[in-house]
Amino acid sequence: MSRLPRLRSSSPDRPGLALGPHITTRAGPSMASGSMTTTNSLKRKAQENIGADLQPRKLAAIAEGGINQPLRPSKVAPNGNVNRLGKGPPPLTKPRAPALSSSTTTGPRRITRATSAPPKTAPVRPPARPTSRTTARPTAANDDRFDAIQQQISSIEAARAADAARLDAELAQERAKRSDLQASHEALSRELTNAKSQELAQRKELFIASDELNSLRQRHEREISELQADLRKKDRELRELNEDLRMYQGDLERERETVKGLKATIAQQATAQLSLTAQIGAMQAEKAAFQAEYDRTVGTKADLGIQLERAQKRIVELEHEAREGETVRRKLHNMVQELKGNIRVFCRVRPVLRSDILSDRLVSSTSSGQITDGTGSPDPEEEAHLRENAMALIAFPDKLDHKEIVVHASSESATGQERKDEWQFAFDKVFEPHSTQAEVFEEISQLAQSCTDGYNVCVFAYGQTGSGKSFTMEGGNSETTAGMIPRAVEQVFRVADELKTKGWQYKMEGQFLEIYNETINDLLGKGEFDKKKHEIKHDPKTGRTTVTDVNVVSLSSPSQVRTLLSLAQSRRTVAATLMNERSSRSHSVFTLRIRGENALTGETCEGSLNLVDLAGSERLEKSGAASDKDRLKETQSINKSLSALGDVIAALGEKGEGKSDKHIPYRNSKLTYLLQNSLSGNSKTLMVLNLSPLATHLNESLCSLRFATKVNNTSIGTAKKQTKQA
Ligand SMILES: Nc1ncnc2c1ncn2[C@@H]1O[C@H](COP(=O)(O)OP(=O)(O)OP(=O)(O)O)[C@@H](O)[C@H]1O
Repeated sequence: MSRLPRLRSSSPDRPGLALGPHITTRAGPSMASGSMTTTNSLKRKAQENIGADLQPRKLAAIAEGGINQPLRPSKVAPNGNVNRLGKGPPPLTKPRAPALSSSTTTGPRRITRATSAPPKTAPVRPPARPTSRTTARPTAANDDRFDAIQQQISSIEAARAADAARLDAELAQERAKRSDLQASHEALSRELTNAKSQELAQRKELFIASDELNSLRQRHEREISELQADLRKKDRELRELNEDLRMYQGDLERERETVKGLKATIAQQATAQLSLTAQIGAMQAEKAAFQAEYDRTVGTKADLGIQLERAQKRIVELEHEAREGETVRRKLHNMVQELKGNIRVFCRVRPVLRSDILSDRLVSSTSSGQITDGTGSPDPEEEAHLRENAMALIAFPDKLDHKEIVVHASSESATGQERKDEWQFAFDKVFEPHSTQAEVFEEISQLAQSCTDGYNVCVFAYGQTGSGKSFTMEGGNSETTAGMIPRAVEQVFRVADELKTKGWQYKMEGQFLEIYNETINDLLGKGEFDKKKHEIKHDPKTGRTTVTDVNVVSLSSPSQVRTLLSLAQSRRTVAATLMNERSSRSHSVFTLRIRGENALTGETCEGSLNLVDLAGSERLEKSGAASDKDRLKETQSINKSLSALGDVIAALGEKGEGKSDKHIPYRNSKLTYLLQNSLSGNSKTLMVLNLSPLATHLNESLCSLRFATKVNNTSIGTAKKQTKQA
C-alpha cells in the first residue's frame, strides 16, 4: 500500500501513454538508418519501460488479492493501439452491496445478512411466538422455560443488537475502506490499463525494435562478415603490400646505392668534363695555332715539293757516287790489307787469374810445409803480391803501335852465375793483359768485313792450354766478354744490312766442326756423338771447301749463331788435363759462308769466314799426358796437326819467296787440309797467339812466340777476291 501514492503520483508525471507511439514513430526511421547507437538507446528505453511495467503488474496482483475481482484484460484496438480513456474497457462495476434492511425499521429480529453473514443454510430464525396450540398445553415448567428462553432470546437479541451495532460500525468502516479501495482500485485499474496499453505498445515497439534489431543484427553480422572478409582480404592485400613494400624498399635501397654511385660518377665526370672542357679550350687554341701553321705550311708546300724533287735527283746522283765510292773503298781496303800482309799475327797475353794464384799458393804452401787456411783465399795485399810473383817478366815496350813484346828470364848457369835472357818479338799487334775483347775485335773487324767483299778469311787462335784461346774466340756470355766469333758474325750481318742500300743481298750459312784425334765431328749434328765419317772436299773451280754429311745451317740473325755456338760448345770434347781443368783437346772450326748479289750492279761475291779455336799446344811432359794413354794420343795428334800447320805456313812462305813449285803439305793433317783454301794465297789469314802470363808457363810461351814469329815472317801471297761481274 505504501507504493500506491508513488504510483498514483507517477502516472501524471509519466507521459507513458503517449511515449509508446512516440518512440515507435521516432525509433523507426532512426533505426532504419542502421545506427548502432540508436539501437542501443532503443534497447535501453525498452528495458526501462519493461521495468516500469512491473509496477502495474504488482498493483493488479494486489488488486486481485485484495478485492477478489479479476482484472479484465485490456483490449487492443484492431489498429494495435491501446484503447485510450473513454475507449478502454468499461469501468469496473462497483460491487453492489446487499440492501440492508434497516435495523431501525425492521427491528432487531430482522437482521439483514451482510456479505460476511453466516450462510443462508443456517438462518437464525427468531423464536416463534406462542400459538394457541401451544398455549393449550403450557405448564409452569414450560413457562419457566419459556421465560428463560425469552430471557435468553432477549440477551441474545441484546447481544445481537450490540453485535449488529458493532457490525454496522465495522461495516461502515469496511465500506469506507472498500470505497477507498475501490477508488484506488479504479485508479490502479486505470493505471494498469494505461500501463498495459503502454506495455503492449512498448512490447510491440520492442518486437518491432527487436525485429529491426534482429534484421539490423543480421545485416550487421552480414556486414561484419563482409567486413571481416574485406578485412581478411585487406590483411592479405596489406601483407602483399608489405611484401611489395619490403621488396620496393630493397629495390629503393639498391637504387639509392646506384644513385649514390652514379652521383659520385657524375661528380667525377663533371670534374673530368671541366678539365676536358679546359683541355678542349686549350686544344682549340692549339688547333687555331696549328691551322695558322698549316696554312703557312701549305703555302710553303709547293716550294718544298720543288725542293724535294731537286733533292731526290741529288740523292740518286749521290747514291750512284756512293756505289762508286764503295767500290773504291773496297779496293783501297784490300790494298791496305795486302800491304799489311795476307797472313798476320796478333799476340794476346791474358791476365793472371785468381785460380793461377791460388793454385800457386797452394803448391808453395804445401812445399814449404806451411798450413793453409783451407780455403786458399789470400787477402788483397797478399793477392797482389802473389800475382806479381806468379807473372813472368813480360814487357810491352811499344806503347805507340803496340807491336812488340819482350820476355825476360833469369837463370843460373852451369858455373852458378846468374844469367839474364831477353827475347824480343814483334807482331802486327800485341795486346796486353788488360786489353778488352772489343779492342781485339776492332783489329779483326776489317777482316770480317772482307768476307762480305768476297774474300776467304781465316782467323785461328794458337797457344798452349789455358792461354785464353777459347776466351778470345768464343768469349763469355755477356756483351763485354763476347768473343771474336759472335762479334765477327754480328759484324758480317751488320755490314750485309748496310750494303742492302747499295743493292747487295746476302745469304749466309754456317757449319761448326771439331777435329779430335784427326777425326772430324759435326758439332751441329743430331746425336750426342757424331759417328759419321766425314770427308773434306775442295772444288778447284769455285775454290769452295765442303765436308760431307755435316749440317750446314742457313743463318738469318746473329742470335741464331749464338744458339749454334752454345750447342756446339756443349758438344765439344773436353778432357781434363793438368794444365787446364776445362781443357779443349780438339780443334774447333766455325765456318760462315757468305754469298752476295748486287741487283743494281749485277755483281756477285762469295766469301767465307773460318774461325778456328786450336787445341792446346803444350808439350807432352808439361801436360802430364804422358802417363795417360788416351791423353797421350790426344796430345800427339794435337801436336801433329799444329806442326803440320807450321809446315804448311812455312811452305807457303817459301812458295811466296819464289819457289813456285814448292809442295804445300796440306794433307798432313785434317786441320790444314780443311783450311787449305783459307791458308792459301787466296785468303786473308790471321793468327791470334794467346800467351799465358805465368812464369811457370814461360817456356811454353817462348815456344809459341817463336812459332808465331815464323808465321808472321811468312808471306803467303796476295789474297784474291771471289767475285764475278755479270
Ligand atoms: N783476356 C782474358 N781475360 C780474362 N780471362 C781470360 C782471358 N783469357 C783467358 N781467360 C780465362 O783463362 C781461362 C782459360 O782460358 P781458355 O779456356 O780460353 O784457354 P784455352 O787456351 O782455350 O784453353 P784450352 O786450349 O784448354 O781450350 C779461362 O777461365 C778464361 O776465362
